Amino acid sequence: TANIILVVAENMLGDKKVTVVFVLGGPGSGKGTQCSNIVEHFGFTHLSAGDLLRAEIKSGSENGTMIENMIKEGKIVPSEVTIKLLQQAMIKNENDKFLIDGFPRNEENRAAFENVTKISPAFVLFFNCSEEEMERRLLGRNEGRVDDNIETIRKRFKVFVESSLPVIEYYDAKDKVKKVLLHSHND
Ligand SMILES: Nc1ncnc2c1ncn2[C@@H]1O[C@H](COP(=O)(O)OP(=O)(O)O)[C@@H](O)[C@H]1O
Ligand SMILES: O=c1ccn([C@@H]2O[C@H](COP(=O)(O)OP(=O)(O)O)[C@@H](O)[C@H]2O)c(=O)[nH]1
Ligand SMILES: [Mg+2]
Repeated sequence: TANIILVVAENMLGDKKVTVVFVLGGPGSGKGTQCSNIVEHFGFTHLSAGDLLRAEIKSGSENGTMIENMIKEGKIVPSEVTIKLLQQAMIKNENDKFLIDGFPRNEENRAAFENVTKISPAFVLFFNCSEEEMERRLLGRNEGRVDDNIETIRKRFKVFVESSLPVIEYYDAKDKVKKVLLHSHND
């Protein structure tokens, strides 16, 4: 008789076993800046969900106009769009360690990512920063972004508190959150 071995593969992407760290925090909290520092020292590949969405707009894809309108309004783009971009980027890259920056942004993003990819994060880095400081940074960012204006910034802060903080609370309840406070009061 044959021995049947059932292998339950976790965190598999195709035939690659991956380590994922989610990097979360409010708009302008310094996610992108610190991801660049982490990449230099720890061999991760940085995937910014926002950058992938902006590249999708530029590429002239059929979803481009919808994505751009949602970003202008500070709204969260449908999960399937963002998850597909993240999945493609991870498959394309030879690395097996990824910092996913700015995703998941709501509970639906989080659950859909886990269901579709079967990947759960090793841990979550949470950049905690005051709205006053984040607003100052976003207004000074100068990257020509359509969403770095005071009207959209206010909407993004509201979406962060109402939709994104619950994701951090979800992982906090699993002891997966490492909280980072990264500014002094006089910077
Ligand atoms: N610790 C910090 N102190 C002061 N300015 C910062 C700090 N970290 C990032 N910044 C600046 O704040 C702006 C937002 O940072 P960024 O990394 O793009 O944030 P996020 O990706 O979370 O939106 C950028 O202009 C960046 O140079
Ligand atoms: O998973 C994501 C990541 C980003 N965005 C959209 O892209 C914008 C910019 O995100 P990014 O992380 O680049 O910027 P941040 O607001 O953190 O500075 C957000 O406000 C959303 O509209 C989204 O819908 N889903
Ligand atoms: Mg960013």
